[in-house]
Amino acid sequence: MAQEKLNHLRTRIDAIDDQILDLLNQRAAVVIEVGRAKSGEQREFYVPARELAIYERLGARNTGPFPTEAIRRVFREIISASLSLEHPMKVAFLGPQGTFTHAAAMQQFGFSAQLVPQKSIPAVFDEVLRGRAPYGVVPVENSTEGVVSHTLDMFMESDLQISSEILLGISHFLLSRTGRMEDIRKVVSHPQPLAQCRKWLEENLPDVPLVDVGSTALAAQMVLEDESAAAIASEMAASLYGLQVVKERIEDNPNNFTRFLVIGQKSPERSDRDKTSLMFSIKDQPGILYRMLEPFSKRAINLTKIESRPMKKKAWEYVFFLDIEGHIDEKAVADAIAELKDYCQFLKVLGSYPRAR
Ligand SMILES: O=C(O)C(=O)C[C@]1(C(=O)O)C=C[C@@H](O)C=C1
Repeated sequence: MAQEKLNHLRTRIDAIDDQILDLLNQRAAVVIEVGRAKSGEQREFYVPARELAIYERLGARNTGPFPTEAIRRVFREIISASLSLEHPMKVAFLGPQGTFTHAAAMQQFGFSAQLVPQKSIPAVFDEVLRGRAPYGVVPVENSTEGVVSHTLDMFMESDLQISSEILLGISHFLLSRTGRMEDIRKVVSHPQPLAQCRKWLEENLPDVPLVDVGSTALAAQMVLEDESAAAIASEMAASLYGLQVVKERIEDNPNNFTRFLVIGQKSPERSDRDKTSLMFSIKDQPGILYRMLEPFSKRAINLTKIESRPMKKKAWEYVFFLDIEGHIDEKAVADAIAELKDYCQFLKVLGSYPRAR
């Protein structure tokens, strides 16, 4: 009897799956039309604001029991596959495979995109600049460790624009070949994850030396050849490299996020929730720091980040990185930036793009 009931329910599931498949193909046919319309007008195929709007609309519409958190993942793959029908999507990212940047690129572009690992942040910029990949993904700041200075420095040299941002919750895993704590004689990782797990390492592996390497994925690769070493890396690295998990989620602060930027040739069109990133250097005068923020405060434009970096070429001169709410195509934003420009030696708009939610 139970088997009969099960068979009946499975028949119903098959019928529903058939409908889902038909609908996926109907959707794909419409997306192909969208792609044709876009290529006639030289428009960007990748539209991050539209993707976010789809996830939000469906998330709000869902009444269950299908879990709302899963909607984004399912539609991420539907959109990823759809986008590949419009245009093959190639994305350069800071590799090797299994880095957090890889996970961020995956979260944003899905399995149908061709993700190509690069050796360094400048190499990601170079791939995009030369048009070998239309987009690149680089880390820009971490909620506990601060900015990734290599990425900010690259914007000083490059004219590429920001297309979107990705927020990724970061969890660190201790990985090794044996999966046994007692085998560990050294811990290898990138300096940032080592710093983010400092307390856990002091309490659990107090006498074990820590070794800095270029990336968490590189650490995972090294550990493959040394049974006495453990790597701090992503969960994705464990499965990619076939390592055992010694301990999961060892970060000191469970609210650890990294922000990544998608870079491309141009920024997307205006949406209803954009931000704009700028960089500039100012002429040194009394009260200048106060005055440079005035164009924004008097127009009630919200500042979401301000960061300064020394100019490479001149000692004691600084370049500022500013994130504000709004799109460069909005009059108030454009006017505020034009006013700020008067105080600046140089000013560059790095892009307007949808805010990650
Ligand atoms: O609406 C578009 O512009 C599309 O290209 C379609 C679509 C989708 O599958 O819904 C695909 C890729 C874009 O990044 C956004 C949305």
